[in-house]
Parts: sequence; structure tokens; C-alpha cells
Amino acid sequence: MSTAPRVGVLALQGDFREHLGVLRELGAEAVPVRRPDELASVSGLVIPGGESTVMDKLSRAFGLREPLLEAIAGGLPVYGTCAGLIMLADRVLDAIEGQQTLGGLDVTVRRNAFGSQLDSFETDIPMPVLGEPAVHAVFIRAPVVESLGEKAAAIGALDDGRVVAVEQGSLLGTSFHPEVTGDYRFHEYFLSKVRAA
Ligand SMILES: NC(=O)CC[C@H](N)C(=O)O
Repeated sequence: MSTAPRVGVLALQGDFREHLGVLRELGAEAVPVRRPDELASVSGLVIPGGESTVMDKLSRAFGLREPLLEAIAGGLPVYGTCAGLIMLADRVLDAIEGQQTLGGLDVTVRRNAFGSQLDSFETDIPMPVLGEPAVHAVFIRAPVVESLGEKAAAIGALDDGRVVAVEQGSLLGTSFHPEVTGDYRFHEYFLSKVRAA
């Protein structure tokens, strides 16, 4: 019998409680991560949606930036949603002055890419890695992946071709919020990476 994987959700800011709930529903031992020792105790990490500029500042204030960089470099499976995707991106457009990301995903993302007229919307996105049916995706002041480097792969795009889901080894990122839809295939996919790591 395999034991439940212990996974963390970065709990500095944003909708971390929703992710903790989903991961627990899927049978994982899910814990909030705010301190380096908590990060060291998990075998996977979700970076939730929220506000990437605030998460960036808080990660430095909490002494988590360096441990997070080391964990990502060391191959920890990490899944970033929305602001979490921004945190995982190597390059960011429309960042605020001084904003830093953790990086890891060889992509360029644009923050708040849908503008102020269309802050939030929902649509179905075919996602071959998850099979049928298409994923119902909820976007909230979301980023898009404007370009991908060689190491990253697009795994989901809008009808107009804009990439909103990416994967690179043990890293996974989505512009949208699977934790609010009741369709937990993305979290299951992430947990399969954790188990395989
Ligand atoms: N729902 C979200 O996570 C929004 C992301 C936010 N616009 C940012 O730049 O960080």
C-alpha cells in the first residue's frame, strides 16, 4: 500500500485554502507552507492564485525565496495557478518595478493579459494530457504565456492559440483556477508527478 504523498501549498497569500481542500479530497496529506522547515517537509508544492507582486514580497520577507529557488532547482514538483504560474515563469511582462519571480518554467508570461474590460471569464479548453472532456477553465485577472522557450511545452491553449497551460519536467502551470471548478484532474496530474518524483 502506498502512503499518501505529503504536499504543500504556499500559504503566504491568495486562495491557498481551496488548494488544500482539493488535495485533501484527493487523498494527499496537504499542509500550508509559510516557513523553510515546512517547505523542506513536502514532496510537492502548489503555488496558488492571488497577487504575484505580494507573493514575491512576502516570500522574501518570510525567508522563503532562497529555499524555494533551491527546491525548484532540485526538482521538487511544483504546480502554479495564475499568480503561481507568474511566480514560476522565467520572464514576466507587465511586472511592477522590482518584481521578481522564482522561475523554473522557460516561458514568458504577461500579467493581467486580458485587460480591464475582461477581468474574469470562463471557457472550455481541450487538454489532451488530461483526456476527455475539455477542462472548464475559470480565468481571474489571468496571465497568458506569450512565448515558450525550448524546454517548456504548451499543454493547453485558447481558441485563438494563446497558451494558458504549460509543463516542463516536474513543473506545471495554468493561467486558470482548477481549484474552483470541481474538476480536479489537474491536481491529480500534479499528484502523479509527485508520486513519480
Ligand atoms: N487570480 C490571480 O492569481 C491573478 C494574478 C494577478 N493578476 C497577478 O498578477 O499576480
